[in-house]
Amino acid sequence: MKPINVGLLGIGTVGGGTFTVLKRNEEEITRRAGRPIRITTVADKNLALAREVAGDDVRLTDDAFSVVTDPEIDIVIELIGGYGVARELVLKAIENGKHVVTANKALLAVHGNEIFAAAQEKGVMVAFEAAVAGGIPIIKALREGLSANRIQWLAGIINGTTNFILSEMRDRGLPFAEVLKEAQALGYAEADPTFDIEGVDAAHKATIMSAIAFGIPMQFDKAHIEGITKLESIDISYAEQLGYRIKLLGIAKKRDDGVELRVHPTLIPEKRLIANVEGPMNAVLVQGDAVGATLYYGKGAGAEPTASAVIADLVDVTRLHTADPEHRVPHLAFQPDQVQDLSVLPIDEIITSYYLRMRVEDQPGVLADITRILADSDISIDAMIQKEPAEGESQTDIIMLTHQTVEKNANAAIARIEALDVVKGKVTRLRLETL
Ligand SMILES: NC(=O)C1=CN([C@@H]2O[C@H](COP(=O)(O)OP(=O)(O)OC[C@H]3O[C@@H](n4cnc5c(N)ncnc54)[C@H](O)[C@@H]3O)[C@@H](O)[C@H]2O)C=CC1
Ligand SMILES: N[C@@H](CC=O)C(=O)O
Ligand code: NA
Repeated sequence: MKPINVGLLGIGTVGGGTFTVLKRNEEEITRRAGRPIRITTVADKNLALAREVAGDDVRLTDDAFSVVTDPEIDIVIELIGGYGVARELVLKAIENGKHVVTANKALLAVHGNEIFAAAQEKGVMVAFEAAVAGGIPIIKALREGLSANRIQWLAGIINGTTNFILSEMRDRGLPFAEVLKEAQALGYAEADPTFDIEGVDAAHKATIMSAIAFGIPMQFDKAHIEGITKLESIDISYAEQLGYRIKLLGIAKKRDDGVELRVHPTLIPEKRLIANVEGPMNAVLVQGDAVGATLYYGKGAGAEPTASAVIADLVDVTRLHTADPEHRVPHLAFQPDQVQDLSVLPIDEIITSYYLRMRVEDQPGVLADITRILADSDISIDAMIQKEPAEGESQTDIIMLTHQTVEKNANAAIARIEALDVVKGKVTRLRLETL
């Protein structure tokens, strides 16, 4: 059996995991793929690291461009990350007729339309299971397992770093910065961890999932993105008192008038399975019209879980690389000429429920004023807590959960509430999904 030759670009956390797992499980992987999959060349700008991980049996280079133009290489694995050199390398590999496997969600969310068009044109595959929810086979599920369905929405905990931070802060009372450092040491965080904590990484992944779930182009630039840095622990605690957990969710919903694509801290009823996903684990809930709700759970980050997805793609590409391109699964699930121009809706137009926390003077009529404003805006209240003022204080907190409304309607009502003399400062507003 002639081996298929692979060039690995980047042998850091995921590249190292890929090299190790491929070697360890070589025999089983060959039995599945039908022929041996051999990493023959490793390119990393840190040659000492490459030598330490890969040894001397493979060709080592610090020039990744020499790999993507090498006629001996059949598949290029891009595990460098980022939008810059990674884009050039992937496009160059495609131009040279190589299939590409990548874990780079940033690259695909931002430049995916260009990359998949180039791959289509050249008749090569670009596989990206590792780019969303690490080891969970969510791309396979959306693209193949659910292909009978009209997918209505999906919602996921798709960033391990932030879920780890939220869990550790809640369970061990540790400060944000300390837990972030731990996530970095464990290899979960992006090279630039602001991508994790500000929700950008989750938005990259939600963008990719929205494209393959709904048959639309990548529209990362229109995604609404909020991270966890402004989340206050008092809201985590009030949410718990009301029976909810707060998670950073990536949400994509298909509507007749467009698509909601958003990442933000979200209250979820604590009884939902997804509300109990802790630590660096990921979970994606997908609602299809025929199958109903399906939930995918597992490790979304880390060396070997992510390598598991990279190698599954290597096996797929090895099995299919001699097939006629028309007989392969389309990159973005839908046939390329069937992609629809359905736009992402502005955040003002989304429909969701809200958690509102406001500081008020503890005096008669306050609650009536607030509920009147909400009623005027057709916003009904689902639950409420009014705290007793602390000893010697004249102000207290009111927390309300609303039913669904259009965001611009909620914002207008909040502005009127903030204008009341008895309401002090800004109203804290978080979105809530019952899922
Ligand atoms: N770490 C994780 O858990 C996951 C990471 N990913 C993605 O996988 C990719 C790789 O991530 P990690 O392995 O965590 O990163 P990393 O920083 O551990 O590894 C990147 C490697 O690329 C090398 N490199 C950088 N620039 C280079 C260049 N110009 N030429 C050659 N080598 C170069 C670095 O020396 C390093 O060894 C990223 O796109 C990331 O978003 C995806 C899922 C999970
Ligand atoms: N930084 C990411 C890594 C996986 O994609 C995360 O924390 O989930
Ligand atoms: Na995956």
